[in-house]
Amino acid sequence: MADQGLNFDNPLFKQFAFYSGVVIVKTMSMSVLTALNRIGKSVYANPEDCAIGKAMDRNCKPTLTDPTVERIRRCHLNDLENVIPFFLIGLLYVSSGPNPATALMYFRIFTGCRLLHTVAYLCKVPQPSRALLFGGGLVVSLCMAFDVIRKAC
Ligand SMILES: N[C@@H](CCC(=O)N[C@@H](CS)C(=O)NCC(=O)O)C(=O)O
Repeated sequence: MADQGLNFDNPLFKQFAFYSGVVIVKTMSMSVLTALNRIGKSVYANPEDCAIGKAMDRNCKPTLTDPTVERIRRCHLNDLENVIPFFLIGLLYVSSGPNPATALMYFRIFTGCRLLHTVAYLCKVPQPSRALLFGGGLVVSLCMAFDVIRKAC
């Protein structure tokens, strides 16, 4: 029987770790992108943040409505809504002994969908591109979840 452990001796867990790492780093990069845009545009959320920025821009006022920053934040939130469930259900899925080829296909589809979802969101690609990419990732997570639930019954 194949190793189903959550360690790198299990080839499937190693692949899951790789793709999870990619989407988690992608998600974390949204914080950096938000910060860079806040600094670049002097768009700070809190008065105390603005005070730091005033060294560079004396017209800085706290604002929660900058379109670029808010778009990045929505993209970040959408990542959190999708990547965290993928990671949690993925751990259960890998330990349930799935078909390795199917599992690898799921990991790749999810990662591809999430990377392209970000491109579509930030580059304002017309719908339904973003909806389809969101849907692709969601379907993958649901397939893994149903498989886990079925096997655990
Ligand atoms: N929390 C999401 C749930 C639905 C969803 O994730 N929709 C995708 C495809 S339209 C999306 O990119 N939503 C934009 C967003 O979450 O900001 C929302 O409010 O839209």
